[in-house]
Amino acid sequence: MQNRTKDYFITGTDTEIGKTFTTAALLRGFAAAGLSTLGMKPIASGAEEVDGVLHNEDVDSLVAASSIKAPQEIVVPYLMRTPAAPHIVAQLENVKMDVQHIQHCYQQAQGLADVVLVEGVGGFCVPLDDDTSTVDLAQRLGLPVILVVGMRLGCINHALLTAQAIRASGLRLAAWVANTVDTEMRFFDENVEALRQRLGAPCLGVVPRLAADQVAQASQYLDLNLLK
Ligand SMILES: Nc1ncnc2c1ncn2[C@@H]1O[C@H](COP(=O)(O)OP(=O)(O)OP(=O)(O)O)[C@@H](O)[C@H]1O
Ligand SMILES: C[C@H](N)[C@H](N)CCCCCC(=O)O
Ligand SMILES: [Mg+2]
Repeated sequence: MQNRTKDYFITGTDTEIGKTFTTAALLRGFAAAGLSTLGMKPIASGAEEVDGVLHNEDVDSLVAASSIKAPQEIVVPYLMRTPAAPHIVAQLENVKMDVQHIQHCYQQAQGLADVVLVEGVGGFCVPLDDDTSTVDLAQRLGLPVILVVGMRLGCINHALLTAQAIRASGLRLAAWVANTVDTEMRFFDENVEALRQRLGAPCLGVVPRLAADQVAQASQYLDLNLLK
């Protein structure tokens, strides 16, 4: 499908640093701009059965933040039970992940919404099996990448290495988001500034640590007009 300028692959400096949180905020931001939106989490490791249906927290959050409802097999082609590294879980649960299948699911998603955001799993380079990693997935989708930086000590190195890996894979780093992980981080603003100077892509915003009843408002900290 041609001329899709608002689909992105969302990666992060690590696991548990706010990729899902930011993806949900971006989905809400695009919806507020009048676009139909769909979030995908192609590989989810960690699910619990509720009333006979497997649920993963990331998927539930993205579904809640998407304006379009899509079949679960498109939103999350690989949903596994154990919360651990995907290649280990896949072996344990007898799953063979195929990035081409994920690409087909993404192509179907394109037909359903103006904007499709695809959340990765963990950081940018996570093995899927002996031969494949999430870098191959990102390359196959060919999407520009938004990097979520979990703001805590050590994030500068993680962010710069991730930006290097994104560019080395031939993909474009479209933007990044500073998401507050450590509310006590010393020199927070100086760390953000160091990243602004070095990442070579626009910062969509700095998201504070929000209270549980405020999370739906996270999109107000992001300027989607900076996306090109
Ligand atoms: N800015 C924030 N304010 C409040 N809560 C946040 C914020 N950022 C993240 N969280 C919370 O921190 C937890 C981890 O964030 P999230 O699930 O988005 O991480 P992730 O990078 O997607 O992790 P995974 O690698 O498992 O996909 C979640 O409970 C999320 O709601
Ligand atoms: C279970 C967790 N929340 C994520 N779904 C998986 C994170 C995988 C990280 C793999 C690694 O880089 O070591
Ligand atoms: Mg997540």
